[in-house]
Amino acid sequence: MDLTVIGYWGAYPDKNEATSGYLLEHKGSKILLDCGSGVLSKLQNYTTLEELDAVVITHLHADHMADVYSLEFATLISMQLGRRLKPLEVYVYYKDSNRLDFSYPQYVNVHQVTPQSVVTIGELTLEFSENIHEVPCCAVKVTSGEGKSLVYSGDTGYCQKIIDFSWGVDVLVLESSFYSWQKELNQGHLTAGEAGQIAAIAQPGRLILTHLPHYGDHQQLVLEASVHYNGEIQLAYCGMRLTI
Ligand SMILES: Nc1ccn([C@@H]2O[C@@H]3COP(=O)(O)O[C@H]3[C@H]2O)c(=O)n1
Repeated sequence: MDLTVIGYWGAYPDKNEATSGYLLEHKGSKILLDCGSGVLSKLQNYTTLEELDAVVITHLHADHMADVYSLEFATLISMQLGRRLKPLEVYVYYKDSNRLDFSYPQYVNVHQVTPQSVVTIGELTLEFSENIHEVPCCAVKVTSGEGKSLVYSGDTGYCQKIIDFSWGVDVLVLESSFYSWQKELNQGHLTAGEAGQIAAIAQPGRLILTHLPHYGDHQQLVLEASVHYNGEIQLAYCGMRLTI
């Protein structure tokens, strides 16, 4: 499967950039993991919107889902023009009344996912794990028919579940919202050091740090993670592509 990073900023998009968005492609299937602010514009450098089969929303924070409402309108228009033949499948992790509120539900099939859900899209299998965050939030594991696997963390504080869920995956796309000196700032996010600690136990083939802060030197995040994890560490960037 092929991964393209569409956006990697936490909180809000930097100039001409995007917040969380990751395109996965495998044998004609196209899945977008998160659809934060700025993602829809950047995404069209890599695929037409009509070709998207599904979107997974890890949680209902704007930097992970703001553009999904614009994607709903794009789907409506492309279906009315006959360019798209089927509604968009939207998989979203939420609890209780906290949910997506689409205006044209005939163009978007919304599925609530839980840690028990197993979703198949083409030859890709998706599984979910609950994180520690301010609002209900999941990590997503995608496994190809060939047995290759990726975990995208969404947003999470340090917890055993994300370690167990990520164990031995080929690629771990892990949030790294804070520098280590900010450790006590927010329980629902990781410092780079904590990201390194998770990777040190989970032992992914490759670690990609994402959901990055708007200040400081991002190379410092790599250094802080590498104190704990001695495998390959890369910073996410818009247009980063890798084949898994
Ligand atoms: N103390 C805080 C709290 C939050 N944040 C950022 O704001 C974002 C809100 O949505 P999120 O997806 O939880 O990610 C948060 C941090 O990037 C931050 O940078 N510092």
